[in-house]
Amino acid sequence: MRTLMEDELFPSTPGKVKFERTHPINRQFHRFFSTSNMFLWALFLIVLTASYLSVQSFVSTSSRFLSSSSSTASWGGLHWERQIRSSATPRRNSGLSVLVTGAAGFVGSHCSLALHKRGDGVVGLDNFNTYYDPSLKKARSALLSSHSIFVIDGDINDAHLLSKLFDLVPFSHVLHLAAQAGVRYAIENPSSYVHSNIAGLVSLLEAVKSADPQPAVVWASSSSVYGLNDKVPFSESDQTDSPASLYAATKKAGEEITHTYNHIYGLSITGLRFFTVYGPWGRPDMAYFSFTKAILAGKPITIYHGRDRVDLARDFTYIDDIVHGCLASLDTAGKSTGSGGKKRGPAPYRIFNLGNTSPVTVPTLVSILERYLKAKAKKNVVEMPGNGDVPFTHANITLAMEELGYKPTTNLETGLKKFVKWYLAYYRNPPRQIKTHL
Ligand SMILES: O=C(O)[C@H]1O[C@H](OP(=O)(O)OP(=O)(O)OC[C@H]2O[C@@H](n3ccc(=O)[nH]c3=O)[C@H](O)[C@@H]2O)[C@H](O)[C@@H](O)[C@H]1O
Repeated sequence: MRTLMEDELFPSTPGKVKFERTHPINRQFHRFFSTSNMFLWALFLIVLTASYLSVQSFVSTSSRFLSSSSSTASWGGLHWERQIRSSATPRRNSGLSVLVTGAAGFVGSHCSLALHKRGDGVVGLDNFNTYYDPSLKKARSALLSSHSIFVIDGDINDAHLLSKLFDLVPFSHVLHLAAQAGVRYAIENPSSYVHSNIAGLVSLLEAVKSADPQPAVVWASSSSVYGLNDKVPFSESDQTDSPASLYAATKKAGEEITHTYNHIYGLSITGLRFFTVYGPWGRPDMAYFSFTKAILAGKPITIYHGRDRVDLARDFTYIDDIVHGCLASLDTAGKSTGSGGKKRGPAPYRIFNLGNTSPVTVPTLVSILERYLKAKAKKNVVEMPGNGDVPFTHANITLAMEELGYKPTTNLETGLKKFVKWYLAYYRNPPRQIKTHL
């Protein structure tokens, strides 16, 4: 593809370039252009052009690349490239080299650290958007940095950045967790879901498909694809044609989009349907987190109930179990088969539920929090608004158990205890002092 710089040097339609006709007054000037003078001028122009181009090339590699989606993201330069290569290099034999998108996010930061700790190479990518407090994302990222994991401030919609990354590093895997999360926020900001979960996903898959070698892709789908299904527990073979929110619809679309890249380009694809993941360093927009904040501040919380005052329930899944499921997915992914953007053979296409298989009602969640926080919640119980929520989720995890060895071990009581401990430590101490582990 031609760059803007090339367009300036070489007009795209040379036939239309107008040359000025020679005016009589210029004859003297023409005589001046004798053959030998022409040679000297040509030499001078060549030297001038060469120095101009070399300055341009230095500027483009050593400073910042501006992209349409992320004009503030700075990347590039030899030091930057060295940091990326070093961070991507495994420290164990046959270790993986993984690009983790959404690395400053909740699941992304946990997975990055777990991969690094077992000796895999990890490079993180995150756009640090303001959907929720970016200082929490910065704190997670700082934690990764303290373990020498390099996190790039950039967007998955930035095709130049992605192509540069895959040129620099022969990643074996991409763990794609960058997304616009949250079920109910889609009412407020629908385009952010299209931007990240559709356009961003396609941008990433385009880069992966063209990479050589093609990495295997493991990515975050969602339990929300089961939508309004009432057959429980939810199995991967169930239909997923009734999404209740735009979030769910974009995740469902992601499953179809990844399937086409598997089919056309031979990408190894694993989609993971996460069930309401919670735990330390979690997402402030989620109920367990925002309830904790409100209860401690003595502010009221709103608890939704379903039709006929039935309690809502979720198959809450603890972060460590999800991390095990993600790493097992990477380990068993199987290779992408394509190269140079061409499929060379069939590649795996897998989808797994990663849940806990024991749904808990929202009022029970609140009572566990009250116990650990030693404070009573001010409850405002209202009917679930029709804004994308579903009444319950419940995972059948047989497939993940068989193929990934996935086996969740943390119940909600234990998991919330760990979350509250982290929450109190994190918000009562300046984040910088927390240097332990996720
Ligand atoms: O599994 C997923 O794929 C999704 O999980 C999560 O969605 P949800 O299961 O909806 O979690 P979350 O918001 O914590 O609400 C939990 C419960 O509290 C109820 N709830 C919520 C807010 C409130 O004010 N009151 C309330 O009763 C609410 O009605 C619900 O019953 C992720 O956010 C989402 O990004 C996606 O990953």
